[in-house]
Amino acid sequence: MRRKLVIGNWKMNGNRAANSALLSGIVAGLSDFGAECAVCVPAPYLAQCQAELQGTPVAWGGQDVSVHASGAYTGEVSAGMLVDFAARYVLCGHSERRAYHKESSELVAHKTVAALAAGLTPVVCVGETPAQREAGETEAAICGQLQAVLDLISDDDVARIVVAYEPVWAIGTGKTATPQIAQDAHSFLRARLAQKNATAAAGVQILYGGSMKPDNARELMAQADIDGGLIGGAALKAGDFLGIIQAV
Ligand SMILES: O=C(CO)COP(=O)(O)O
Repeated sequence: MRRKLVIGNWKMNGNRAANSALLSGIVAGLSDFGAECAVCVPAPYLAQCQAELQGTPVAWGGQDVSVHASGAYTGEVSAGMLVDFAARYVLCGHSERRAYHKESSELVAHKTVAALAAGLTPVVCVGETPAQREAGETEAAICGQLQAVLDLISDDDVARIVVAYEPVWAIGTGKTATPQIAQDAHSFLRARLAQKNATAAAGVQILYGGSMKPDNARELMAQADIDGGLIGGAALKAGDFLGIIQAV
């Protein structure tokens, strides 16, 4: 039985005061909803998360990770540094990094390996662009993105990743994938995972991301292969984020 997981991706938002208010609002509103929950924050705020979330049910993580362990890589953050601040998760290959930083699926796969090697749980993000969807290339696109990761990790490590399906056309647009569109993509991704490790694939949490809100979360998360959400805009308000966790 897979537990539901709701992760807030703050993207490049926040400041110390606003973060404190948001984190304490989330912690205060959480009761025993039965879902796992985490926030992925800009690297400078990992220390704040560690200070303010330690001992609460809310985990934290980074939004990106270097493939390198250390050295002359100005601006990069290593997996070891994330671990140093007790991060549990790291996003790998978010569509904004693929688009604005030209991250290839091969690079994302190496980042996933670096995260696993440090003991982090990589959240491998995949999703088709609007043009790919219109061209009927959704499955080819997300299959290629996932396969690059599966080619590089061991069979056993399939059990240690989280996958997030985030159709690019649904991110920050208010256009949510219908539960059926999302379910189809999720079951397709799980089948690909199963080709590498069938037992592990049954346990992998596959999150949906893209304009998830309290009022559409319940229907999405009721789908057989949707195991939670990766939330952008709605993760910046405690009430909305809690509303999504409650929908589980
Ligand atoms: O990109 C996302 C989460 O990683 C989704 O963002 P929105 O929830 O703002 O659409």
